Amino acid sequence: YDTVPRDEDTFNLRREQISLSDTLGSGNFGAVMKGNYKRPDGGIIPVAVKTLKQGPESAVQSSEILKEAKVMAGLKHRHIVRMIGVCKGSDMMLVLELAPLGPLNRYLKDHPSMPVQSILEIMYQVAKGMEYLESVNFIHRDLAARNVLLMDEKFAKISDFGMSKALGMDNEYYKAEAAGKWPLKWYAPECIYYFKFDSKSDVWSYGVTLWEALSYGAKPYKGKKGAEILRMIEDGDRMDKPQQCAPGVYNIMQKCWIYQKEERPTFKEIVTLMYKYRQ
Ligand SMILES: CS(=O)(=O)c1ccc(Nc2nc(N[C@H]3CCCC[C@@H]3N)nc3cc[nH]c(=O)c23)cc1
Repeated sequence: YDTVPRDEDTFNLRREQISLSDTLGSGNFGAVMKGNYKRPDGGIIPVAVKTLKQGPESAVQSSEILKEAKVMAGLKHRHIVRMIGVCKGSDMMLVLELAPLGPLNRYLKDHPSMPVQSILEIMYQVAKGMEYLESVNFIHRDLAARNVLLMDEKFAKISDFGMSKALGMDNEYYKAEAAGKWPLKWYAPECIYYFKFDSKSDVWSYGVTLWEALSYGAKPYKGKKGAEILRMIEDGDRMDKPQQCAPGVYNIMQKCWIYQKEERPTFKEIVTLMYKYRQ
């Protein structure tokens, strides 16, 4: 189990503990940089740092980063990216575990000869990570191949918890007030129509992520607009089986895309279904 020391000031890392190097990617509120973190015990570990884009709304964004940090602080699982801590100051930084090979969709586009078996192992691990989230009543709300990160070709972790929510013990779903900048192609019908999110809507996103993975990073619903996709889903049509995808695995995708969320499998059931296909 990979442990990161939970030194008491997780939410107050000192700026001098962090050195930044090149940019890894850009999120919806800023950049993700590669860097090094100097631990209190003197050890140096490579990290990914989510920084805030400077700007008028950076006050809002720092609360976004703090929200994401509070969610991640409570999550401890092998297949979920670990949070090292937060560095407050002129620019807020969220310091995260580095996944050196980066986002799955980009990696598969660059490595078309990656064995299907390795992809299935990765997607099995993603199902395990999501099973954990389901068990602690968290919803991700942005599960997609771009947010599955690779430690190496056979070790994946789920990242980007900026949109995730902890479901209280009483309410069994999260109700958004209004639609935001949403990844509609990964969203289940009940999210789009009623703004209702629970683990079964994450299951729908898992199906799209599985399709992306077995399509080696291809974009889902290529060239289709939102309205056209909704009509397709309403008519009972779904994306085709990716060429490299075994019929049994396509069957799992189709189960994730059942219109009535009660009929979709839980992640616990998906783990069992995926277990047969991993190497
Ligand atoms: C192969 S590469 O050199 O292009 C490369 C790209 C990204 C990464 N790493 C990460 N990227 C990202 N990218 C975000 C950027 C915004 C779009 C969604 C991505 N998940 N978020 C995180 C978060 C925690 N830890 C990470 O390592 C990390 C590593 C290598």
